[in-house]
Amino acid sequence: MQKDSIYAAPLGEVQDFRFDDQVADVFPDMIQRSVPGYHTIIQTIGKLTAKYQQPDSLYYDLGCSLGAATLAMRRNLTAENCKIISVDNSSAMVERCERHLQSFRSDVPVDVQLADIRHIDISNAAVVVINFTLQFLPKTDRDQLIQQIYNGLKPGGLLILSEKFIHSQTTENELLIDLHHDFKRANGYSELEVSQKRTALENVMQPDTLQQHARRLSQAGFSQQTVWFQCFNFCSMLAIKS
Ligand SMILES: Nc1ncnc2c1ncn2[C@@H]1O[C@H](C[S@+](CC[C@H]([NH3+])C(=O)[O-])CC(=O)[O-])[C@@H](O)[C@H]1O
Ligand SMILES: O=C(O)C(=O)Cc1ccccc1
Repeated sequence: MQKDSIYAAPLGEVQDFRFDDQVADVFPDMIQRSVPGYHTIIQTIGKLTAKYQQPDSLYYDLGCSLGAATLAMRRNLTAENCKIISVDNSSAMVERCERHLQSFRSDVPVDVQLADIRHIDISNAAVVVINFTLQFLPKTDRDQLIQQIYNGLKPGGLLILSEKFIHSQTTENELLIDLHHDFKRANGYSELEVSQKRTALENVMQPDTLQQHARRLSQAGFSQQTVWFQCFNFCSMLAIKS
């Protein structure tokens, strides 16, 4: 695995974060050292897919990157006539994702699409995963995407939504962010790497509060929802369409 040292040296001007070739090459190392609980979340996406699978259905991985969640879903699907649709708008990610998926054997078909998740058709879905991707959409586009997901789910369908979040109270928010930065330093990132990455993400990733997520899910129509994972300012929620 290639080590992420993108922000190790001082950069004169820190550019906005992009999912380009440089990021795609180090992405497994970057996400594992940056997102608390990432492995647990991926494993649990597999378990939840096994529980909520339905025959003759579609399974979506929105913002699939290298396909970690797609692989977890694919390993756990046993129902008849299932297909996974994995979507990302970064060509660097999609190229590597296709290669990565081909290196494991499976009978479950996967359609990897280079597209914007705001402009795809979502229908006949048993499970939709959006793992750390809604946070990169403009805030004004988030309600509509969650509504499209709700509309595209079958009755009994499951949405798994993982996000970095902000706490609505300043003290708690600062504490959670500090604990996350400690986590990154414990995983070998320097103070400079933490600080330059933070600057790079400032304009491109604007997290919501847990309350905003809960309201958005209810307004879309989800009758049941819970946060099933939280570590510091990272969480994963699930919502069920009745
Ligand atoms: N509008 C968009 N349309 C499609 N893709 C997008 C869009 N905006 C961003 N992306 C894509 O969303 C992904 C977000 S990473 C997901 C990790 C993965 N889910 C994982 O479980 O390993 C999360 C992170 O890096 O924090 C990137 O690959 C972007 O290209
Ligand atoms: O690194 C961070 O500080 C994050 O918030 C997580 C992350 C992980 C990978 C790409 C972008 C953001």
